[in-house]
Amino acid sequence: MKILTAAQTRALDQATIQEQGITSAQLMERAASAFVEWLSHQFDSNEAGEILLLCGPGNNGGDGLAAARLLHQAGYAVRVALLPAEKQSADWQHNRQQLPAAVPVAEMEAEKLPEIASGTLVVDALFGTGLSRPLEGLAAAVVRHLNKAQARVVAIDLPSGLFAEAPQPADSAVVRAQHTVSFGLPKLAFLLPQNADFVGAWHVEDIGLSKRFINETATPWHYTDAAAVAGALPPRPKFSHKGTFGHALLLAGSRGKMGAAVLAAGACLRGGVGLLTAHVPGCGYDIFQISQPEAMCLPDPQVAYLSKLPKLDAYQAVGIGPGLGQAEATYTVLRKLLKNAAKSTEKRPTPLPLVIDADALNLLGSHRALLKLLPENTILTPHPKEFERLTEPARDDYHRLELLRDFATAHRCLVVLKGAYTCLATPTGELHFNSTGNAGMATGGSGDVLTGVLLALRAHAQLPAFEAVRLSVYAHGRAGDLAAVHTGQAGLVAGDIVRHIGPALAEVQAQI
Ligand SMILES: NC(=O)C1=CN([C@@H]2O[C@H](COP(=O)(O)OP(=O)(O)OC[C@H]3O[C@@H](n4cnc5c(N)ncnc54)[C@H](O)[C@@H]3O)[C@@H](O)[C@H]2O)[C@H](O)CC1
Ligand SMILES: [K+]
Repeated sequence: MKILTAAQTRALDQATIQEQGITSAQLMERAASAFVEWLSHQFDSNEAGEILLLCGPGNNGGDGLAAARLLHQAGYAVRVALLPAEKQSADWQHNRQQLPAAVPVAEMEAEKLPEIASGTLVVDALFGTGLSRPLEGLAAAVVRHLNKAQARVVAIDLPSGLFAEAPQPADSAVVRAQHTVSFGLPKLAFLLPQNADFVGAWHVEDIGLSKRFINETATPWHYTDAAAVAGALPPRPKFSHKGTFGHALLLAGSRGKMGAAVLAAGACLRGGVGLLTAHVPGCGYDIFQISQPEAMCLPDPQVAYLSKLPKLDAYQAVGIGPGLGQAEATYTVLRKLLKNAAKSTEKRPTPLPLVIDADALNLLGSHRALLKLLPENTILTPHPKEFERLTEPARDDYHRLELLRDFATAHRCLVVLKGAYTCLATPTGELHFNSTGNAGMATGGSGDVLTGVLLALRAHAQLPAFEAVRLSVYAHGRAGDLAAVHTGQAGLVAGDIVRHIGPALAEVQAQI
């Protein structure tokens, strides 16, 4: 699913109006109906009590006025508070006229802000995508007044005061909503941790916006939902054998961190790899062989950490990092791996696919000269702290996205920035936000599991690099969601994610 800017969203509205031969008021009616439909599923008229709709002067306020009428007609008790302005939009005026006289309407004033008792259901329709500057004066006072009341707040389209795709000055007045109900496509602002307290849970309602316009509009931002990965994993042919799905090599583990190697290996096996060999330090040999009988194991001559790079000829993908430690000898292994993977051979004309995680990323961060050696389409899977070690501290979440995009394009690699809505940056500068996963996955070993899935799908001959990464990230999150059904979020451990990778991939395969 694409994510568009506020300006593109306005153009999308216009394209929809022209293409479908409807008026802008009719499009607003669709938006308001979709909103009211959502609200009435969430709260019946008893639960809702008297609903307060705060309406601004533009089309967001127009949505609010139309919603007030529809809610009143559906039997809800409503009252409207208007934000005074020099002029109102045409569709606002239309919906103001349509509002039944039985609905109480008041104009807000600085000295007379609406009373908002604790628990009141408030619909925030002050500003949406038309916001041109941070709120000030009366509008800011209303927002701060609302945020102080212990109200249940549902925002229409965007929490008022929040820009759809730009950072907010630190002390701006922005509505803190429990829910945000938007139309057609999600907004970039919804996906960033710094906005979580403003946006609350977000929902996107279909209002029949022009599919043609969306298809034709270019954007760097995408949202990976089930439809985006449907059919991405080819079915396993009847006459396949273990060679069909690739032989992967995992370089992982050090004394005290063998669990990371075991988890990554388990995930790689559940990810459908044909064969897996793990190269582990001497101390991890027994641990690994006993915990992963399906994998082969090469012990390193060093007991506590990795010091040697095995020959790479037999492998279709290599993963390095989980539990690795940062010994000097291990740094040498990483450097050699990058150099050898980049060399083309007769059997392999393109670089050997690599997945770089955890301590291998930290080694890259502390030896940045290595970044120049990254073969094209290498996958890096940093969390924000690891990413900072590769680049620089980000001013905010928006700046971090810029750094991410610049890094992926400069080094021609695929960077998976882990977090809620894990963001995959491609060498061409696209950003793909993942939709699956839950807070239970914020637990030790979860990243090692992702590395294992990535390794399996990168070794798969039929999956291009981008598809393999997008699908891995999606399936890893989905496996966490399936696991949490049984364990709850608090009880979720990384091994539970491993056990649900198979079902998550099967689900993707079943969707066409
Ligand atoms: N497809 C859709 O998404 C649809 C969206 N709809 C709704 O329309 C709004 C966008 O409406 P627009 O009129 O463009 O903007 P706003 O209502 O957000 O506000 C514009 C209004 O406010 C003034 N203004 C801007 N910034 C400030 C400020 N800081 N202080 C004071 N005043 C400000 C500006 O000058 C305008 O007068 C979208 O979010 C949806 O809710 C449609 O209903 C159709 C479908
Ligand atoms: K709003």
